[in-house]
Amino acid sequence: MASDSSTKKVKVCVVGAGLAGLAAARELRREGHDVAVLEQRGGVGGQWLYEEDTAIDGTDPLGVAGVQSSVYASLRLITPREAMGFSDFPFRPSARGADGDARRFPCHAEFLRYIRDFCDAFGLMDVVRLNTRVLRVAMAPSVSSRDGWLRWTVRSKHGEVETEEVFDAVVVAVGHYSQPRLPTIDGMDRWRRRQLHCHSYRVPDSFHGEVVVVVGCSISGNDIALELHRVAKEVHLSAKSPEEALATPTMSKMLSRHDNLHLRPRIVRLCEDGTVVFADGTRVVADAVVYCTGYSYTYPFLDMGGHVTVDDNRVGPLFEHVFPPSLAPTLSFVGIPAKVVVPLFYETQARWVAQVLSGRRALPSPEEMLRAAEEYVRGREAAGVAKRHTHDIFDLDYCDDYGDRTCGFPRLEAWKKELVWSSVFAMRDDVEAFRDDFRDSDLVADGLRRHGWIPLAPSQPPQPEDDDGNKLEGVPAMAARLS
Ligand SMILES: Cc1cc2nc3c(=O)[nH]c(=O)nc-3n(C[C@H](O)[C@H](O)[C@H](O)COP(=O)(O)OP(=O)(O)OC[C@H]3O[C@@H](n4cnc5c(N)ncnc54)[C@H](O)[C@@H]3O)c2cc1C
Repeated sequence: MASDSSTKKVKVCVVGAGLAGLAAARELRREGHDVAVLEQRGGVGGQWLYEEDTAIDGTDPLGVAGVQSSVYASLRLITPREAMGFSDFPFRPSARGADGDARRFPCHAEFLRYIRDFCDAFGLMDVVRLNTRVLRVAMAPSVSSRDGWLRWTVRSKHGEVETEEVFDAVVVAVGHYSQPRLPTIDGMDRWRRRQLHCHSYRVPDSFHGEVVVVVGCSISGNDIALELHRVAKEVHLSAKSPEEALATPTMSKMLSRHDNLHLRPRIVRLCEDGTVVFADGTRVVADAVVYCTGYSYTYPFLDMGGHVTVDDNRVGPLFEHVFPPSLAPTLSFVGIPAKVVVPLFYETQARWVAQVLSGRRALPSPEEMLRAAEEYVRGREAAGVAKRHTHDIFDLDYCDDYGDRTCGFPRLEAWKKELVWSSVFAMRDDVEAFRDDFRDSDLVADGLRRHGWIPLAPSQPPQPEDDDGNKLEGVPAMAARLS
């Protein structure tokens, strides 16, 4: 939608230059707003900007501080690339020869390239301020004279220089995969051996010959256990409910294929001598414990005077996961929902925010928004959804309806829905095989063809070459792909 003279143009600060922040920047600019994206790191991409060094140095044994990206070296996407692009900028295999990774589920570096290409295509780097950390966002003393909207003071730090600026609106897009969530286990504080959260796990090398307990068997737990078992002596996967873990075929397949991989119940105690005691009374003496136990939503820079709170990963009250009713429309969040198709869902939210700020779309009254936010939460509770999963959607029809009612965002085509679901089910069936061993249904194959994708046969990435054109194998090939 092009901007015109009847719409408002406001000065907006976007916090964070990951997928959500970049989606916001693009939509806000399209709508004619004046945008500044403040990003604390030296590049865009958020999680996808791989950080090799983590802070496991004795002062921060769990690697909780300082690191932003949770991506490990071997990580490949779990979402098919054909579904993982912006609506008008498909995530095609990059034309970078040996450096590219044309697979349907490529490595993380390929997705970072795509994000950078997206920034270039839409000139977003003009508005991104790198190495600029937002320290505080608080209500400004004056409201906008035109419409009485709240305005915001943003304090940020670039190098040693702190700056304070007033913006008409702030979009918070800082993600929710950077603050590790840790369990409370008896003896954890006295454990003398290695323990870390998967947030700071990068490569398996240092676990060579060790006995490792991996806590949590969701996507990261399974992925990391499958990588560790190749170098470790034994890997014990500790599940809250082993019965549930065995309910999908993938776990039985993993266990039957790898002799040194074992499924255990939850840990009840960590002993100083290295013994790990599990809920069924079994014990192992371990060298390391890796917690794959999720992340916490956190906004340390927001000074909202109680208008928005975070309680066990429930951020609220929020109308449609975006607007705090009493602070709307000038404070908004893009990127809170999890288990949605990304970046499309964030693009929807961003477009809605941009159009609300320009006056093309109206919000209900604060009272109605609050009622709707409370109703949503009550609905989740009635459905038995734990508080920490308030913003987990996992429902493509909900996403379609969300797009309809917020900004008229196009619905996800049937072939893409099928592609997404078939990948989810294939992952549940066999987490080790689903990325390379797939067959597309006729609906998917037809959709791919109609949209200019070549239906993929299971494929290998192009083999990297050195400067003289010789094919690289093994570790040098991996390094070339990741660089
Ligand atoms: C290991 C892992 C694997 C994943 N795999 C997939 C996958 O295969 N498919 C999928 O769809 N999703 C996947 N995800 C989810 C993925 O993170 C999201 O898809 C998406 O990238 C989140 O984007 P975001 O912009 O919301 O957050 P982020 O990518 O976390 O970006 C937030 C940005 O905000 C910046 N920031 C934070 N605080 C401040 C501050 N105070 N001042 C300035 N800047 C700040 C950060 O530096 C960061 O750049 C994965 C996540 C993880 C952790």
